[in-house]
Amino acid sequence: MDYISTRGRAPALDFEGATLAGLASDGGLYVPRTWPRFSAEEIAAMAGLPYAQLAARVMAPFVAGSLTEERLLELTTEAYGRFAHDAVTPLVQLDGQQWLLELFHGPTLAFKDVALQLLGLLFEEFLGRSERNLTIVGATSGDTGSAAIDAVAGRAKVDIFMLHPRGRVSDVQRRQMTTVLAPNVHNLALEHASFDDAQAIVKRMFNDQAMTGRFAIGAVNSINWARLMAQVVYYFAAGLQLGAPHRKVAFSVPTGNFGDVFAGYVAAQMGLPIERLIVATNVNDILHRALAQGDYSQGTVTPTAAPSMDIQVSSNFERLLFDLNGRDGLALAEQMAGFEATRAMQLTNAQREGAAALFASARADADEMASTIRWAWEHCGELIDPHTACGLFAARTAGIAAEVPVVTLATAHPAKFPEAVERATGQRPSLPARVGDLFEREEKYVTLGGTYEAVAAFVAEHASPKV
Ligand SMILES: N[C@@H](CCOP(=O)(O)O)C(=O)O
Repeated sequence: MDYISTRGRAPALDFEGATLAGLASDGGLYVPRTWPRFSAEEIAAMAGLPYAQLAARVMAPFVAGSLTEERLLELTTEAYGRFAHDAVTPLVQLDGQQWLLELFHGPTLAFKDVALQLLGLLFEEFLGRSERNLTIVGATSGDTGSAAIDAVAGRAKVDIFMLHPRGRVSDVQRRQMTTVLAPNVHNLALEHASFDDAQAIVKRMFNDQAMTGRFAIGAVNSINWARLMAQVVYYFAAGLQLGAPHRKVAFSVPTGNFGDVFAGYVAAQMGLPIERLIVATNVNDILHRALAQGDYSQGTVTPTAAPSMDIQVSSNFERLLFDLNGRDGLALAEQMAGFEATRAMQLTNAQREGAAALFASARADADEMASTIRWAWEHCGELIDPHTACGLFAARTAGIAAEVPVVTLATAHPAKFPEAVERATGQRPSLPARVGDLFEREEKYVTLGGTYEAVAAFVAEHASPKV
């Protein structure tokens, strides 16, 4: 399988190359040249496979040429062996139609672990084939940071620099990053910055020849294709349990960067019967505006109780636009250049109609989030976090036909956001034992002004050269 850029100018790479490159050299995002597709018989044959085996089966077409399916299975077995639930991503029924897909049983209690535990192993595998060192530069609004750090802390040939907007992640989220004291981990708290500012700094570094000449810059955010690839698997896992390929399922996905829901779109391209993908945002609603009105314009980021989704530029939306544009990379490069210049973009009619065939969207404000957390507790006995609440709010208001099961992706453990959950339900969720001493651990991080120059200077001083 080879990978092409959404902006049409970067060289095509194999899976190994795309995984190590992160962002394409023309500023675009890598996508597979074609979508592999399973027949209904092939999907039916996946029913009942343990998660690690299902993962290897679903991802095998994407890694062809870089990894054998046998080696991939060894890696998925190791990655998912660290999860605290045997099912890895268990499905929980809420009522006659609504389900939760719990994605928070990994080491850092959020869905990011599902992909990043594997990505850490892929980095090790591919770096082991050369003399190269990798300098990972990532941005987080709360969950990616700790999951990426857990995945690469202490690994040879990798340094990680994780940028977070100071004061805009929960205390649990911050401590999950800053209490990892391995020498290859560098946490940078950016002052007066939003996640969007941090993400823009990361993307700029991939195109700064002064940096790329000295360091092999790598990505752990969902701009890295391997992240999304691993997330496709849990759509298959849930769909199969609910009757795929003989029955359609709808998914509601809380998302800020459009990565998690794009993985659902990929599952649909691969043949999983999906009735609808519901994109759920908080009041930082660029995705809802884009899908409902065609208005993809960057608003100001408003801090909310669901900070991981406090995002107003959604990187992976570009991957969907690429497909909706008939995969015309040069036309998309022009459209994206317009967005980067004006911070606003109107979707074409063809893009809107193409998206409407599969996607719906909704936005939850603070009251809607709180009342949904309360509903899940009072009616189903489930404590859910504020991000999951956005998803469940959207799932319950989307008007999906009663016979179609609706699966909300439960993206984070409620104990990552204890105040919001306690305010809504009177119950304070406690941290699982495996992270129970988080508040006794020592923290280490550096505070920087939120400018590109400050971050680049810090990385240049502390990273290992590429060879
Ligand atoms: N929601 C994320 C923001 C980064 O998104 P990613 O999926 O591109 O890594 C977070 O919690 O950090």
